[in-house]
Amino acid sequence: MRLAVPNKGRLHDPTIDLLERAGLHLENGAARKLYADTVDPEVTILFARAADIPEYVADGAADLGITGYDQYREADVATVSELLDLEFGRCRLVLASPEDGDIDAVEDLAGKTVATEFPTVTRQFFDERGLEPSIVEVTGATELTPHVEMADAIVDITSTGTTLKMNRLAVIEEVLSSSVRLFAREDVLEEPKVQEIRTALSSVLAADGKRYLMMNVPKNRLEDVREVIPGMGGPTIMDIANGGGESVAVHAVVDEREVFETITEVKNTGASDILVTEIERLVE
Ligand SMILES: Nc1ncnc2c1ncn2[C@@H]1O[C@H](COP(=O)(O)OP(=O)(O)OP(=O)(O)O)[C@@H](O)[C@H]1O
Ligand SMILES: O=P(O)(O)OC[C@H]1O[C@H](OP(=O)(O)OP(=O)(O)O)[C@H](O)[C@@H]1O
Ligand SMILES: [Mg+2]
Repeated sequence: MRLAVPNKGRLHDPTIDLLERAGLHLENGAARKLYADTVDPEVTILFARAADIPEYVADGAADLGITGYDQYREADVATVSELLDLEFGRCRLVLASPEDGDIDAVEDLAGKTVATEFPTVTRQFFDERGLEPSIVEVTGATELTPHVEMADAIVDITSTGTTLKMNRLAVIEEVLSSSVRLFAREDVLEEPKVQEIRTALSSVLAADGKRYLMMNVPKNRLEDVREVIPGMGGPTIMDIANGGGESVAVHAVVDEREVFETITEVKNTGASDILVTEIERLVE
């Protein structure tokens, strides 16, 4: 199995970090190398440009890919499907025009020019509105084009909005909303290894924001403790060796935001020796 991941840019580091946390450690990789082995002899990592990854997967150069949903939509590859939302690299593709200009609505772009790195998505967007502005394809610094009379508006990525603001551009409408996802070619979807990779990545996401709580609880207070522990499928209760039979150990997965309150509550119900730990992965 070959998994294509971004070779540079803002998606590279978080992607590698996620693979590591999922236990798919990279081996024999070096800077500027095109591929790396992993601890799993059946899985090789291929480094490619974020924009090329859907095409690599469609062509069979790779079987799986990790890249932005925006790139997937732009590549328009019918044989590749989405397996999992990896919940980072969140951004929006927006239609924007100069703040002080006379283009304020999608309809104002009839007969005008739109510059973008995403011509396919842009054309689809205007098709749905029954409009056919000319589309100028650029490969970066799209925000500049309305100020040098290259275009009347742009379709570009935004997240914090800083770049648009700096260039005195205002959003007219959202074209699509994106995040980084795991993709695979349809003919490998049923392969056990593909499902294994999906499960490993999803277990990291499931553990995010969760904490593991451990405590000792007198047996006669168990019901009270059980009532104040929120979350996932209730606590695990275990006998303590040499515990004299008076107390039991209670383990539970709790949302990070609920830890503070939960500790106060279980303490009030008689729990002691409370431990809170991080969770690396949570396979459901
Ligand atoms: N400002 C942003 N905030 C969040 N995600 C973003 C942002 N800009 C881009 N992305 C996401 O990252 C993807 C790749 O963008 P990035 O800028 O890292 O690579 P690139 O510009 O294509 O790389 P290259 O250096 O190879 O040209 C985008 O397709 C999008 O999904
Ligand atoms: O809303 P903001 O937070 O300002 O982000 C938007 C900017 O981020 C991306 O550029 P990037 O930083 O990736 O630079 P690039 O043009 O070199 O790809 C995108 O092309 C925008 O220009
Ligand atoms: Mg970029």
